Amino acid sequence: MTKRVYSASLSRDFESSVKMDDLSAPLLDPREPVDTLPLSVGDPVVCILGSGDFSRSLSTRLLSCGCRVVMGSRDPGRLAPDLVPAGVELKTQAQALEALAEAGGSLVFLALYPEHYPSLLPLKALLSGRTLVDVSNASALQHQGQSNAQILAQLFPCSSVVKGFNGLSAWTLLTGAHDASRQVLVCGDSPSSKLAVQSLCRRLGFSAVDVGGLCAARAVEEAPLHLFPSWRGPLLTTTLLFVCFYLYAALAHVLLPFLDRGQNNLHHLALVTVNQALPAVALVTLALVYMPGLFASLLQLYRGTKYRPFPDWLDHWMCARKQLGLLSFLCAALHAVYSVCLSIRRAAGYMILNAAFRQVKQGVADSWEEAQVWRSDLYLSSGILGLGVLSVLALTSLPSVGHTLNWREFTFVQSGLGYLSLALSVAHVLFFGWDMALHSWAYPYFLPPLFLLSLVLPCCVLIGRLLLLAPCCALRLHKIRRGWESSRHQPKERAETQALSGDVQKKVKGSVKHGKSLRQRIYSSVRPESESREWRRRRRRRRRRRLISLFSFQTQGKAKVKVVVNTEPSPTRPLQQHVQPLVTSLAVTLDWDFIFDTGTVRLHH
Ligand SMILES: NC(=O)C1=CN([C@@H]2O[C@H](COP(=O)(O)OP(=O)(O)OC[C@H]3O[C@@H](n4cnc5c(N)ncnc54)[C@H](OP(=O)(O)O)[C@@H]3O)[C@@H](O)[C@H]2O)C=CC1
Ligand SMILES: [Cu+2]
Repeated sequence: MTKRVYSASLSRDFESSVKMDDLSAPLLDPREPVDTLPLSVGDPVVCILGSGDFSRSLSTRLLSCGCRVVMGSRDPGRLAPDLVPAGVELKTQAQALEALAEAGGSLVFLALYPEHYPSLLPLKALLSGRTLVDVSNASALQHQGQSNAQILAQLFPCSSVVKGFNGLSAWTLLTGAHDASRQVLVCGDSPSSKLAVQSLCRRLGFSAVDVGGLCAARAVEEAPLHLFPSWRGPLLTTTLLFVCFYLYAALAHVLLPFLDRGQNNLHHLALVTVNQALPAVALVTLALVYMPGLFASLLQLYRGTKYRPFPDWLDHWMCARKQLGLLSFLCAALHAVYSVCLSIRRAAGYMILNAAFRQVKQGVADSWEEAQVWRSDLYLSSGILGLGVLSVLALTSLPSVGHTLNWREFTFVQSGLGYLSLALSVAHVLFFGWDMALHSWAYPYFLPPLFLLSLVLPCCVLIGRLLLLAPCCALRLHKIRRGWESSRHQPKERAETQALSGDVQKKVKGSVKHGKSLRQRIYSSVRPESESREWRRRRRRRRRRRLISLFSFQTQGKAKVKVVVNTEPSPTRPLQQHVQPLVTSLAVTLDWDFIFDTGTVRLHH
């Protein structure tokens, strides 16, 4: 009972607050928690126009949640009786809307394709004042133009249109929302209509998310059409890498030996070549996960600030790290399974038998090689450990696991363990290669072995990371990440006390006719002939102590130039008297504000 009373007052409050222009009103009523949005708001009578799949699934769900459903069809007699859920009142479209009006309901779901909306125009009077719920999806990704919901709102200006439910399939509606995460995005221009639809959503067991006005409808309509948008780049990169490595391995170990010596290695293509390409892809992709972070650090070090945005390509790359990491994990896991299967192949059995036979013929009793034993054990161990750590990374990148970690834990896992996994994988490949790279037979047809190629990028990343750990870089980076900026990025106001005369000269040069810099003009006009020697001497020492110094700064967005004349005792002392009128006349010529000052000028550099 209390809930009902509160719900009525809430909707009244809400409407009145929307009408109010007063922005000082709090967004949320602090007295009541938001989560008490009442379930009982929303009509118990709902009309659905259209009798297709969506309509029937929705009506089944509405009925099971205690609503009365009136279904409006163009031809109710055409539908097989067992197709309509028991309890649904099947009528013609006009009759259904009249029944809704009699029952005092206002919600009308349009379960039709948007191209058929104009066929409802004869029902305009009956639909007026009702809330039309547009459940349609976009037919293609367009990102522009009017949405179906906006077109519907234009067709029926006397009804209020709410977009929603389009993300749910007819199947989901039938089977029900098993997890609480089933979100229904809702948008519309009328707050009361939107509230009614949101309440119905909750009643059906879904969580409604208000995404704003009807102008957001296009995004809502297109949301179900996206096909893994964030995976496109990473998938393309991984596939390209795989194709390149596979073709390279096939060329070096299958095609060229066949063309050269007629050696038939074609059976390698099915398993061995795939297993040569997979680890290379896994390793390079893992390096690609950590490379953008390295670039970002280098860029911040170079710029001396973290407040300048990264270039677009780097931003996109950073956003693709999670997907690249998961794809690297997939390739590594596949490589592990392939490697286990290598020994159970028929070919492996034949090869062992042949080797044993050759050994017997040569009279060798014991083929044990200590170095090779170490090599294979270390190779396997580092590989297993690398894959294990990579699995932890993959697990923590799942939202449900990642959300249980705090920021520090997440960074430790994703960055610390990530680099550990990269280092272990590099070690795995190095143990695999052992001393192979030193032998000429490892370079058939002058092609370097695949493992060597796949090591280039990961080694660069690891070396780069180590360099960034050096105190000179690490300390500066730490400072930058805590908000420190190098002097060239400090706001202009602060630069008032810093000598920027060179900079000012450059700026002024553009505006002074005849291309002479301000300082040159001042010097040449005030230089008395008799003091020319002193001038020359002073010019030589100019870098250390200037006679005239210019400082630029900004106050209230206006550029100003401050001219400071050196007043140290010197033979050029009367100079100030010459300078002041000149600067004043220049101030008129140039569009700069000058402030004249005398004092001792010492340069900082
Ligand atoms: N099916 C799904 O899983 C989902 C569907 N949707 C949306 O729901 C809407 C309906 O989809 P769905 O139920 O699958 O489609 P159906 O083809 O199964 O049903 C469409 C219905 O529209 C009615 N209709 C009204 N006017 C016309 C007309 N002039 N010409 C043809 N049919 C008309 C018909 O009912 P009658 O003959 O009784 O008038 C027909 O049954 C679409 O906009 C779709 O985008 C959204 C999310 C999921
Ligand atoms: Cu391996």
